[in-house]
Amino acid sequence: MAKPVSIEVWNPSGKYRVISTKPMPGTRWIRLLTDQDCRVEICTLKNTILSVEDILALIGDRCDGVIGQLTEDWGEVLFSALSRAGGRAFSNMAVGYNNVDVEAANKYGVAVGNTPGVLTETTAELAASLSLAAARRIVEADEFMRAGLYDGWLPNLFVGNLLKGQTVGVIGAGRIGSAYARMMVEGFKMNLIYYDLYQATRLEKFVTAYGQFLKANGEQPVTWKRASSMDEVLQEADVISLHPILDKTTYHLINKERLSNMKKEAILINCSRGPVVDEVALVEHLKVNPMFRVGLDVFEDEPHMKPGLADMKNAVVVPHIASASKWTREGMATLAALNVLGKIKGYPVWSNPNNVEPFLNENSPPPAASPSIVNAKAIGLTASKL
Ligand SMILES: NC(=O)c1ccc[n+]([C@@H]2O[C@H](COP(=O)([O-])OP(=O)(O)OC[C@H]3O[C@@H](n4cnc5c(N)ncnc54)[C@H](O)[C@@H]3O)[C@@H](O)[C@H]2O)c1
Ligand SMILES: O=C(O)[C@H](O)CO
Repeated sequence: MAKPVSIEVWNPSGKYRVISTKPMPGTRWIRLLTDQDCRVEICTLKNTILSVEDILALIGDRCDGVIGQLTEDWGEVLFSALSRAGGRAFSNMAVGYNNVDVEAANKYGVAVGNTPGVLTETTAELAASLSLAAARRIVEADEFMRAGLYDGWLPNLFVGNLLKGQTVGVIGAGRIGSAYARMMVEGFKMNLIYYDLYQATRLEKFVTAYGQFLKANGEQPVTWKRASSMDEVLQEADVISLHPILDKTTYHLINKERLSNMKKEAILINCSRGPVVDEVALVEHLKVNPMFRVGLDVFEDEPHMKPGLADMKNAVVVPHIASASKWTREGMATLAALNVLGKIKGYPVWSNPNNVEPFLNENSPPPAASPSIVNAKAIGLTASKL
């Protein structure tokens, strides 16, 4: 078993042993735990992705709770080890938890926390940034400048797509998908088409009201449509952004056939999870459709890209940084720590995981509740009455 060689300890005499598998931004999350009698151990091993063996060594013989990362494989092996060590609390420092086998956690009565809400706008802003970068060929143009190739303005130099009046398509109009849709509709006066299993009523009302505002001011109103199939979005939209969760229903949602249904000059953005897109099919599509552009924050085999992707001029690629604003990352750390603390202290679960603001206010103590536990019902946790 690999031994963790590097641990930072806070409040060594604390009663509850809480492990964070990575250093996380800010210090509030540490303070919130140490103030409540936790000994906090932060793994400072240099390898970016910890193996199951690394984490087993961290858990050891006694551990009350773990804050983990989306790069880790939280399944039967780790949950049984945590349970043997007396722990019943785990939280991902992420909203997505496709790296967690929730059934296995249920089996051992371990609470699984996640961090919704605090990263909604930050992630949507990155999706909007990638949309603009792809539409206006910003990365290609930047490389061109730095290579010293610019020798004067030309009518045909880096001509891209105008967004105003075009259609933005959103697949998965939940928290992040809806925030992104609002940015694109309001910021660039795009019409909206979306596909989700559920109706996005607030989003529809927003676009309707904004359309009325534009009309009252003598401008072309924006419109919305809820598509009855995903293919309708792919055929009609000029920019398509993917925001569903990753599960069996969304694996390779975008495949060779669906790519061929999209407009030849469409833009595809993925800030959800890599396996939502068949990346091999995407590389082929990019090769034969040079006007098709893509903006990717996530990849099928992270941290790797499929062969050929790095060579594609019509792809903008960034390393899974969509939630990487200081406020959001500190907030994610806080929510993850409070999920673990809440379970350790026997607090109830916050009744509305979409309203996490009360936990993020630095000037007042957080509510005595776990902000978001995804398997609360399955393991019989009660909801907060606050
Ligand atoms: N790139 C990043 O750094 C980053 C940051 C935050 C979140 N994410 C990813 O984004 C996902 C969404 O986050 P969220 O907070 O908006 O979650 P959410 O639950 O609010 O939204 C997900 C939406 O997807 C819809 N959906 C589920 N299955 C679908 C299907 N088969 N077809 C169409 N729609 C479907 C759901 O109905 C829901 O509205 C997370 O699960 C995570 O994987 C990535
Ligand atoms: O699911 C998440 O939260 C992201 O991928 C990291 O912010």
